[in-house]
Parts: sequence; C-alpha cells; structure tokens
Amino acid sequence: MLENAKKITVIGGGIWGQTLANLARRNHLAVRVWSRHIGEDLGAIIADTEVIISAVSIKGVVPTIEKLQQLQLNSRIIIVTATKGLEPITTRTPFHLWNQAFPANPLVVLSGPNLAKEINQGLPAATVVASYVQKAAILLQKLLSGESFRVYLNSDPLGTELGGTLKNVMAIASGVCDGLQLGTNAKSALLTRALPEIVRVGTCLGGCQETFFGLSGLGDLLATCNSPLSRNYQVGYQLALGLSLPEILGKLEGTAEGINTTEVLMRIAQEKNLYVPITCQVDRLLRGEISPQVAVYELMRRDLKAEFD
Ligand SMILES: NC(=O)C1=CN([C@@H]2O[C@H](COP(=O)(O)OP(=O)(O)OC[C@H]3O[C@@H](n4cnc5c(N)ncnc54)[C@H](OP(=O)(O)O)[C@@H]3O)[C@@H](O)[C@H]2O)C=CC1
Ligand SMILES: O=C(CO)COP(=O)(O)O
Repeated sequence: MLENAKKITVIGGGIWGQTLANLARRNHLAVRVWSRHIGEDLGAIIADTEVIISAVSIKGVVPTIEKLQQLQLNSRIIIVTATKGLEPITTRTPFHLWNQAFPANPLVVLSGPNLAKEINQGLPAATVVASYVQKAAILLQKLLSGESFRVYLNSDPLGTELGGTLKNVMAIASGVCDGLQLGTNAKSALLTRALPEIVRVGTCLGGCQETFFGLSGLGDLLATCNSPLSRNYQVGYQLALGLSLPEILGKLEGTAEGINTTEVLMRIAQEKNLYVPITCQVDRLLRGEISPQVAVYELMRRDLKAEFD
C-alpha cells in the first residue's frame, strides 16, 4: 500500500467525489465517501482520517465547512478542495473559505481537465495539485497518481482553482457556439478570446498569470469547451437549440457550476471594473434577456480594438 495506507475521506457522493475515491482506491488506499444521504456519522468517519477531499458543489462548501467546524478537526489533516465555483454571498473561492475556517490545516487545491466519465473509463488524464504547503501537495500527488492519471504540482492554489472555475462560464458560451453551428473559426476565436478574459479576472483575484496557461487553465478550458460530457457545455448547447434554462436544468445530470459563477463573476467584474465581454453576454443569456443569436451579434459588433490591449 502507498504511503502506509493513508486513510482518505471524500466528502460528496456526486460523480466527482466518486471518481476521486476510485482513483485513490486504484492505489489501494483506504477510502471512505461521506454523503449527506448515507446517514453515517461524519465525526466517526474522520476520526482516524489523514486526508479529507471535499468534492461538493459550491452550494455545499459552506455547509460542509460548518459541519466540520463542529467536529474539532485535527490540524494535521490535509484538506483538499476539488470544487469549481464561487460562493454567492461572499464571492470568495472555496480555497479562501477553507483557509479561513481551518488556517492551521495544510490546504491543497485539485483542479484540471478532468471530465469524470472519461476518468472512470480509465482513459488517460492529467490534473494539478496546488498548495502553499509543498509537502501536502507532494503527498497528494503520490496518493492519486497512477498509470492513467498523471498529477502535476503547482504552488499557486488560487490560480489553479480560478482556472477551473472561470472556464465554466466559457463552456456555456462554447456550447452556444456549437449549438448554433457557428463553425470552427468562431469556436477558435471564442476560446482564444476567452483565455485573456480568464487571465484578466484570475490575476485580479490573486492567481499567477502562468497558471492560467497550464492544465488547470487552458487545459480545462479546452476540455470543457469541446466536450458534450460537460454539463456547462450542455447548458449552452441546449440554450442555442431553444430550450429554456428550467427545461435544461430539469434534465441535467449533476451540477453546472457556470450558471452561478456567471452571476457572481458579473458582480466581481462590476465592483473591480473588469472588462468581461463574453461573461456579460452569457449572463444576459442565462437571465433570459437576450437570445443566443443576439449574444453573438453583441460580441461581434463591439468597438474594434487591438488584439492585446
Ligand atoms: N463532474 C466532473 O467531471 C468534475 C466536477 N468538478 C467539480 O466538483 C464539484 C462537484 O461536482 P459533481 O460531483 O460533478 O456534482 P454533482 O452534481 O454530481 O454532485 C454534487 C455534490 O455536491 C454536494 N452538495 C450539493 N449541495 C450540497 C449541500 N447543500 N450540502 C452539502 N453537500 C452538497 C452533493 O453532496 P451529497 O453527495 O451529500 O448529495 C454532491 O456530492 C463541482 O464544483 C464541479 O465543478 C471538478 C472536476 C470534474
Ligand atoms: O470541470 C469539469 C471538467 O474538468 C467538468 O465540467 P462540467 O462541470 O461542465 O461537467
């Protein structure tokens, strides 16, 4: 067994939590998955755990933190956050929230181009574990790496997290682009212009520029914006086909974090005076203020400008 059979608890029994648990099990680690629905005592489960992986969606982050705060968490436990979203009330990222609640615990962000269904099929994939506590990130790298899952280290947890979060907005836009059959040129233009928008926001919120050109930034942008497996892409695609948001969400398997992220990001952009043209059109589309066709028209008819302003 790896690392003296480290005991791992995954919080969140959604598809991403199950997938991360499977990856650890492939390495013969002792893994337990805790979900609100199983009726087991979380305190008993984490009593001897060494690593907690939080794989809940953003709306579960604060309730999960509050639950763990009642359990007097040992400060040696490594906390891993795998959520890709922005908390709606505070507009903070999960990394901030976990760090604020458990400042003494080593905290690691896990993010990358990781469509769960592909990983579950054993297809090759890579991800990033990022932390200010290098030892913790190295341990996670060893615990999760395998022949079909390659884990890279990074020392910029905020940038790593924000890349995975912000690309979900772009995945909605990308789904619209494909749903409207706008062609390969349009798709290339959209994704290429999406990257500087992500970098503009991500660096303003504390991420390092180079992180956004890595696996958790550009890598995840390409994966999510090109795959019908992505829930965010599916939302955009189906909006382009004329379905309403409630109709789409009624049938969607799992969470499309980009919907909430778009709304929170618009507030951040307004407060910090950030130029986010793609996000702005996705926001108006999700609010039902404009059609997909008008969103495209609005992006195309903006004032002409230099490419790298
Ligand atoms: N699916 C994927 O391919 C990937 C997903 N992610 C990210 O991981 C996160 C989870 O995604 P995924 O598993 O796909 O989502 P799912 O919709 O499949 O699962 C949602 C998860 O969030 C938890 N949750 C929701 N609301 C609450 C709440 N109020 N309190 C506590 N827990 C709650 C659920 O817990 P419970 O089990 O207790 O119901 C469940 O584990 C998202 O942020 C997503 O962006 C990251 C990489 C890949
Ligand atoms: O983050 C993901 C892939 O890296 C999953 O994307 P969706 O949440 O859009 O399915």
